[in-house]
Amino acid sequence: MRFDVVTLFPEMFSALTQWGVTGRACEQSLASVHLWNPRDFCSDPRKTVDDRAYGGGPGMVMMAKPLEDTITGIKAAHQAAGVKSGPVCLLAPQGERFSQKIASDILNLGNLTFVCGRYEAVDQRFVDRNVDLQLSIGDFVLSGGEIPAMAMMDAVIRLIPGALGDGESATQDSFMNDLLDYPHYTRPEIYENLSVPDVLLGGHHAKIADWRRQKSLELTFRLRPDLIDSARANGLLTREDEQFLRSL
Ligand SMILES: Nc1nonc1C(=O)N[C@H]1C[C@@H]1c1ccc(S(N)(=O)=O)cc1
Repeated sequence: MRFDVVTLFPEMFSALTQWGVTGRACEQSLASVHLWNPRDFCSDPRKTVDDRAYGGGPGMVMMAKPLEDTITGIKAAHQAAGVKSGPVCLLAPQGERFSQKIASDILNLGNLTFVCGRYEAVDQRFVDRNVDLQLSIGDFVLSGGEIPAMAMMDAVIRLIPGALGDGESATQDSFMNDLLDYPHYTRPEIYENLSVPDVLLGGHHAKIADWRRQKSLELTFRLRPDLIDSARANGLLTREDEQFLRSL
């Protein structure tokens, strides 16, 4: 999976490429992150990337030309590397809400270019000419698209076979089967007078699997009933699941 990222703050992405699961995935070349700073594509000596908004109003707007010249540079690099250019994605509150399904779709694309806005907004003419889709991590306004981009890249990288190591599979993650994750426990067996559910100590794998499934169903039923409806609609609930849900 190749990510290209347009950002005024490339150093921020060390949080993704230097640490943990995502850092190891990059080190093992399971994923690559190519950072592109629009300032490097400015033709003026002051490397101007923003200017005041026509019509007045607060804040500055990112200019179209440095951003578009950056996209041109990315596509030239793709051609030189024999990479099929994927979509150009702008991070913004008005974008489609990101989800585990979209993470899986992005992985299947093999390449995606993220454009991380800063300031108040991005010149609409850049958006109209270059942006294929807009994605959001939620209905709130951040100072830049970098954190949303890293969140999305993290979710995608976890899905790459081999990224999680020791045979652990991302399919155990919440939302991978449309349900919330079951509760987890580790040593010590007694913590602050609180014990671990007996079934998890018994070593009976089928009973443990049943317990975990029922806990996922119960948590999802109580915290995100909408996910129960979508799991049902997607045919992901068994007869046993439905019987257990009726008992809640
Ligand atoms: N939420 C998000 N999910 O992904 N990106 C998100 C985000 O907040 N990005 C902000 C930098 C960009 C932005 C876009 C639009 C406006 S504006 N002019 O509409 O106020 C303000 C800030």
